[in-house]
Amino acid sequence: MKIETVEAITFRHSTNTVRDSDGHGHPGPVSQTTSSLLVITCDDGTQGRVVCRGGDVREYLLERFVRPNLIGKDPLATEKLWYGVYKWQRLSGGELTDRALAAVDLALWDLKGKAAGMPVWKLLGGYRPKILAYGSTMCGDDLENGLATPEDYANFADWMVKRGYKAIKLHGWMPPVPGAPDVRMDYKACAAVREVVGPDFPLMLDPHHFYSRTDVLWLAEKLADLDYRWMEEPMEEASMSSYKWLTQNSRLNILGPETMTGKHWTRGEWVKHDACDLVRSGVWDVGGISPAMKCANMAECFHISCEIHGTGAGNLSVALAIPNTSFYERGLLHPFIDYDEPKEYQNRIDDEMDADGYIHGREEPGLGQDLNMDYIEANRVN
Ligand SMILES: O=C(O)[C@H](O)[C@@H](O)[C@@H](O)C(=O)NO
Ligand SMILES: [Mg+2]
Repeated sequence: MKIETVEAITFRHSTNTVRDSDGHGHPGPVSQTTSSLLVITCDDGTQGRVVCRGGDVREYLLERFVRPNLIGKDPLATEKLWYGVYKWQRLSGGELTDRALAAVDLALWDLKGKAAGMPVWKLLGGYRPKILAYGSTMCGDDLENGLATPEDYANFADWMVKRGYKAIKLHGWMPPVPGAPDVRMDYKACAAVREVVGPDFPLMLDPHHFYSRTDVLWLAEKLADLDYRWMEEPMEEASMSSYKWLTQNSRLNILGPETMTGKHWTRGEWVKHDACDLVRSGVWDVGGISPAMKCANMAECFHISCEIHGTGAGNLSVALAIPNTSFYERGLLHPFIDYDEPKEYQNRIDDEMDADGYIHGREEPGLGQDLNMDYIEANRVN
């Protein structure tokens, strides 16, 4: 079995999410956007595929960095192939991103699952056949009946509980929303949600911002009083010493790093330096399933939970496979968006959730994406 072709199909589809001037997602008018499907095909016809963001797998990147390392090779040698592409990052001038590396790795794992006739989550270890999700809200906004007030967050939390969620994470208000960022605004939303869900319901906050240490400590202590499970990314994660300081001075569990580069190496450093109480890893942040599993296995050695960042089949596969994690992140959610509605290019969303808040690992071979290939081919733009 040898890899014969590597190609990216870029296709048009609708979206009802818009990005504000700081890059945060919010509900918005339906518009057209593009995504890409990376397809790795072998000489026996076996294919590995993964949907990724449109710019992640540009033709230039495939031609210069991916095909030279994959064509003609054994597709099952995922570790060898990952290193073959990864080493080019050092001299790629930042063009070969962790997201591009992740797309290659996920497509290879999809292919490996199909070759083995097994779902990837089982290939990786299959620790659990289902996992509880937490509802991860969008950032706050100034939309009437959206997420504009603490009461809006509380009302949405009430809806999420009734939908079946057994945990909730808030993203607070960020600029350009007037008055944001403000730890006291964050706290009011968190207190309102605690009030409505009761004292024992797992709650978390992601204010992802650049607060001062003193502001963050104030917020952390208030959330500890409300028995929140964790807070993540309240400061720039490049300042690991700030997180070491926060972790040492706060009663609240601190989770990270989410967006820091450096893959499993960086997360190993955060654990070595006691800069977090829980480790964060997402396949699109660390360069794929292969390094995400290394993050989780490293954390396990120190009895540390590895909370998986982000949604989708790749992150779900890792979350189902490992013992040391709490929930799957499902979102981002908003009162104005029906998250359960498949996108035009999906027959089913990757992470259907039952009424009890569980997401079940699928039994089909591969990553577990259920794609409408007729739609993708009919709306191809390259
Ligand atoms: O902009 C985004 O997509 C969100 O901030 C994303 O990173 C969110 O999923 C997050 O921070 N989760 O922890
Ligand atoms: Mg986050």
